[in-house]
Amino acid sequence: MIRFDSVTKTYPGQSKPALDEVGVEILRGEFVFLVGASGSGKSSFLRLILKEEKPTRGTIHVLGQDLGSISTRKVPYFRRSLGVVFQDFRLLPNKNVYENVAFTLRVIGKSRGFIHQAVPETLKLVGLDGKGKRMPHELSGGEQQRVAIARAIVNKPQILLADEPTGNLDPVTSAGIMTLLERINASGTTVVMATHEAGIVDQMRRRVIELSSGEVVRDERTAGYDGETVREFEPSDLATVTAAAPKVTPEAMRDAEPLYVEPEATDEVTDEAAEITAAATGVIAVDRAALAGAGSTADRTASTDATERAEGETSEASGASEPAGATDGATAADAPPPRTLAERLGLRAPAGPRADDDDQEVGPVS
Ligand SMILES: Nc1ncnc2c1ncn2[C@@H]1O[C@H](COP(=O)(O)OP(=O)(O)OP(=O)(O)O)[C@@H](O)[C@H]1O
Repeated sequence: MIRFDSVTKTYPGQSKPALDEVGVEILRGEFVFLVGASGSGKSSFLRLILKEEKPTRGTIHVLGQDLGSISTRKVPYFRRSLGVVFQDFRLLPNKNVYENVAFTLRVIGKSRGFIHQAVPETLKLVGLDGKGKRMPHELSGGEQQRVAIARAIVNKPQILLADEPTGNLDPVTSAGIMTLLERINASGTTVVMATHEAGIVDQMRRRVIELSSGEVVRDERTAGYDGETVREFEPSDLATVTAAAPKVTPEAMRDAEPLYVEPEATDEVTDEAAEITAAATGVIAVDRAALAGAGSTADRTASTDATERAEGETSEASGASEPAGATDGATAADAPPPRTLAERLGLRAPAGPRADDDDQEVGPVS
């Protein structure tokens, strides 16, 4: 399902590789934790799977495809098989919960009927039944992450990548998110999650791949195999890794069951989470001009059509009209540069424009 063969990634201007000769195979249906100290290469590993970055050496296969052979234009189609969740949620702050989840589907041209069925079903699955009309700032941190997870899985991806999804959440809320990810995995989705949370990893007892300075120093299959080691290294190979203090206790994990209890009455990070979301997503309005400029010439008409269709349905569904470029109380002068569509959809990190961004937007509606 995911295979790294001797993958090395060295970023421009860096002398040390972020990933160094990494060889890993992740099978369909696995739940894999990617652990390691800050800077050990976890996010780089995930970005390579998404084809947000290219390996300097080595090959990567995802879902049977050699990523090196996927043309830039086909990348958006490839990414439709992947869902991504980030630490900072990255919701669209001026769209309600329903629209945050529906938006990706609209842009890729799913029918209105499909959307009307899939979105409520997915919101129910993540424990947000009845909260479709809430705005992100009206949600707790855990609820916002549930929306982000709903958005990531609504198109039924085969693989879910999660980069520190509990990093901004308190222990109880984190446990709820982990039970949700477990359930998504149990339905057949392969989950790869980067985390610093030793407590979560200890409790879940799933496969653990540990990176240190870009090298795989441990690869253990724990759940169901009770410590069976897939690959073992001499202790001298192991770099010292300082694990984060356990945040999620066995009690918290136990108390998180049954799944999807009404979330986070005790969530203490609501305001902080709202701020983080705003900071992460900026002022995100659907900007037809930006969208029209986002795709390649051939893609442009279809993308824009899809978005305009989406906008029409958005207004209808939410009962509010949303002028293009409108923002919540921000002036044009305040506004940060517009994000690319892929950034707004969580298909790439908001790292600013890159040389080949134009070719990496969501492609034409098929
Ligand atoms: N775009 C980039 N340009 C240059 N160097 C980078 C870039 N992205 C990551 N790096 C470097 O690559 C190494 C691995 O970074 P990466 O973000 O993959 O680590 P990480 O394990 O995810 O860290 P964290 O837990 O702090 O998120 C680090 O030394 C980092 O500074």
